Amino acid sequence: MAVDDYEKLLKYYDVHETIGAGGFAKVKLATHIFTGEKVALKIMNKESHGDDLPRVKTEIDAMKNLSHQNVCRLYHDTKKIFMILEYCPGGELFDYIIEKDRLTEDETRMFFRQIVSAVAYIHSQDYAHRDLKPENRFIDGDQNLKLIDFGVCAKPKGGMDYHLMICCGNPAYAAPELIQGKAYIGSVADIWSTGVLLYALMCGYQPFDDDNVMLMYKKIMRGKYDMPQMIQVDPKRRITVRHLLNHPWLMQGYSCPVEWQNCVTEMSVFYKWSKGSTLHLLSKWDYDQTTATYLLLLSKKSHGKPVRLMRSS
Ligand SMILES: COc1cc(O)cc(Nc2ccc(C(=O)Nc3ccc4c(c3)C[NH2+]CC4)cc2)c1
Repeated sequence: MAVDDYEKLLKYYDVHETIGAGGFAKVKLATHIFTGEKVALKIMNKESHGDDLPRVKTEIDAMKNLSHQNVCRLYHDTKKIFMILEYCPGGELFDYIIEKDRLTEDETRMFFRQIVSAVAYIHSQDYAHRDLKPENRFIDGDQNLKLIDFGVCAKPKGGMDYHLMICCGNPAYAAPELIQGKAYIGSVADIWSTGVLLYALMCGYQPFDDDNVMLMYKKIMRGKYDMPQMIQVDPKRRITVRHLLNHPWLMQGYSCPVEWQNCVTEMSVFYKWSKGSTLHLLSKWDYDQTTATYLLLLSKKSHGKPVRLMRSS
């Protein structure tokens, strides 16, 4: 019963004011009593819980498999009504853009590298987000972007090349193949949305906005604009996130491609271990060189340094 769960939560969290509200839920600021750390408490609306919305389960299952510096962390879930999430005091990226009217090219690039990092990471874990838009990016206390709301994400059983059918997300950011009701590849549709997001970051408005949805669809299908790589109407010719990582525009002013791996992935690639073996070895906490490498990588990440291992210094 929700009341018992709430009572239980109050043993571990002090709950404060509401800091966000959406269709299915509202978000309150809370403090984790034992650590004193601020967190975000997401409370599902009773109605949506009543329907036992699959999106809640989809989201919680996804969040438990995702750990990345640009993906909002799930800390605690009480089986579908409450989620304790990472606190993002910078608020929505959407509000940040509106406040600043539009971003400079350098600031856009700094944010966009983090956006591409999160998308590359979730795709590497076989997840497609399917609702990428500025409202789903929050800024934390260190100007890092955090991707939120995995309620309509997909982890196709057949792998990332598997075609999806369900049409979801905000039409202004939806790929042409999606709004045409065609079977589509989730990760390819995510790239389109990321391209629209880049446009909105740079210009301060959406490329295909129109109060009349049908006119918006016509604009989306027209396909005549000067950045053919991400908002490319033909999904087969659309750039992949792998090619975005070291795209010249993203590399301008930076010495390395976009880092997208998290510490575990970086270690498994470096040591040539499988992800399972890496997780098994780390879970032993032998305080050997493996533990040291992992903890020092975590420390690098927390200080905003590249999550990267090298053979010789
Ligand atoms: C996976 O992470 C998720 C998943 C999800 O379904 C929803 C969220 N939602 C969040 C929404 C907001 C915040 C948040 O921290 N918002 C926040 C915090 C402080 C302040 C504001 C917003 C805005 N005014 C200034 C102070 C965190 C998660 C995450």
